Amino acid sequence: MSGAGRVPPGSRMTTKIIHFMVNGRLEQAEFRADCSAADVKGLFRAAAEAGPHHILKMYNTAGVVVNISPRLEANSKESYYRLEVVASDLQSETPEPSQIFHSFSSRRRAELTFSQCELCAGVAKPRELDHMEHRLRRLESRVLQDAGETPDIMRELKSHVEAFKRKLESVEHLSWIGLFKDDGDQQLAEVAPEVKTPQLSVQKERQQVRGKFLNMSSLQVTEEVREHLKTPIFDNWQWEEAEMLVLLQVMYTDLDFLTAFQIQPDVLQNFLFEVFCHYNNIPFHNFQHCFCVTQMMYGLIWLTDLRNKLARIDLFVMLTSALCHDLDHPGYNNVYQINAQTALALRYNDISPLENHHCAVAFGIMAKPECNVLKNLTTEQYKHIRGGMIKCILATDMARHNEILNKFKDIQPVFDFADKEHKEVLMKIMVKVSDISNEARPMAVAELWLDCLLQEFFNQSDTEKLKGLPVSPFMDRDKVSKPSSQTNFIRFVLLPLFSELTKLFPGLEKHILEPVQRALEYYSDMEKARQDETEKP
Ligand SMILES: Nc1nc2c(ncn2[C@@H]2O[C@@H]3COP(=O)(O)O[C@H]3[C@H]2O)c(=O)[nH]1
Ligand SMILES: [Zn+2]
Repeated sequence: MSGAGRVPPGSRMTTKIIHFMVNGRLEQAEFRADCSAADVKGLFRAAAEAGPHHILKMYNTAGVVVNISPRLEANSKESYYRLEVVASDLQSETPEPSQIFHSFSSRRRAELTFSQCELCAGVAKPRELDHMEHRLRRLESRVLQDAGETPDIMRELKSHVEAFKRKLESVEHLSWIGLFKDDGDQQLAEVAPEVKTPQLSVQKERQQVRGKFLNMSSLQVTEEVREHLKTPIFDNWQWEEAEMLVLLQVMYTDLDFLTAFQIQPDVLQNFLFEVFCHYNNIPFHNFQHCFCVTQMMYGLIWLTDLRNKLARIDLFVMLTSALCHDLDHPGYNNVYQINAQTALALRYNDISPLENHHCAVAFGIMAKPECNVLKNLTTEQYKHIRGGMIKCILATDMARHNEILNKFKDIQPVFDFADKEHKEVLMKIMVKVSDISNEARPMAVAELWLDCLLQEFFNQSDTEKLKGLPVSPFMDRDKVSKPSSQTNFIRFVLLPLFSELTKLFPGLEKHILEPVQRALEYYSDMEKARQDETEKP
């Protein structure tokens, strides 16, 4: 199939061919370089033979969502894209009041107008229903002015809307128990993560990881690796999952947590393995990220000599918070959760839905006796760890960044390790620093992380565009570039945070502040080179 806007003969305008698979058919589309987004979408919609109320998603060979836009890259038959109809488009036209009004002349037509709209398809939002009711009321008052009474047909129409409203409300209520899936992408698993059953292939892979992990001994980890593990130059990309689990075990052992809290080695292994299983296979917020954040926290504890400044139980809180801080992250941030009114946002009343969820999953894992690393603690110790972890994990919500940083700035000049409040703020800051510390790593390690992050951002903004939700500019593939993303993040987030921590621990300067300053130079140069390139005549 081809033909969206053929190129006129003799035109110098270039065209490109897009190959894509839809409903098991290999299709092809040809676009002029100056075609509009509507041309592109219209053509794919036609190819998918979907009605006008459907939205489409395009995937590349790596299974990553790509933007359906005129910028779509040309490809070959062998490297075709995959086009899927993913959901009903709630932004598509609802009938105008005039449409409804004209339909009054025939009851049949009135029913038809309604039965074709999204309301009847059962996919409308309460918002849209409210809008329709409002328009109906306006219309009624106009008719009343003209005719002096409400015509029968209008009364019927109103009761029709009422009936829809009742139906919708009763169905929406089911979302609380997870039976009603409002958004195609949101999983029932978000309401009850514990009942999530992975695919057989995933289960098999995980068991292989477990087997390898249990067959390796912490003792096999060389002194050289152990020393590296205490620094930000550690390269996570060299290690496979089972090895990372062993390295996590080394961190717990080398900080003496097993003896201090009477943790049996097999319970620690079960716990670490369950944590691994509860990270999702998504571009950024995955088990590798969990490992990196925990390893950075471990490194910071050594580099700042916190072993001699804080109680062991607080070190345990910090390391375990880092380990658990993004458990079951779905790859869509809080803003998305709230705007899309997901099950998580409903459950946590829009208050840090993700962080609340990560923490709840962590304690869900520890509630299993075979994974309960806290089982030999006193009630007092358990309460201390639970309270501390809740505070540290909730502190990773970036919406609270300034609040927490400002608190730290206030106390930093008079910091006292014996002050409970000071200590708690420091613990939150340490988890936050570890969470966003990729740029403190060697450039080659950090740059790969940025690619992963942008992939997750773009995936979210593509979904938001498809669903008609607000799109954060810093996630928009049409607005963001690698250098622009990093220069802003380093200037406005990393440097202010890292320099504050470095004031308390000057020894950290060369480990986290200097690499981030070098990264800023690197990305500033890249940004400038790009600007020069675009300004060239
Ligand atoms: N631009 C940019 N953002 C980052 C980087 N590291 C972390 N972040 C952001 O900081 C956020 C920390 O909390 P989240 O994990 O929710 O999501 C993370 C990203 O949005 C980075 O290197 N660059
Ligand atoms: Zn994180």
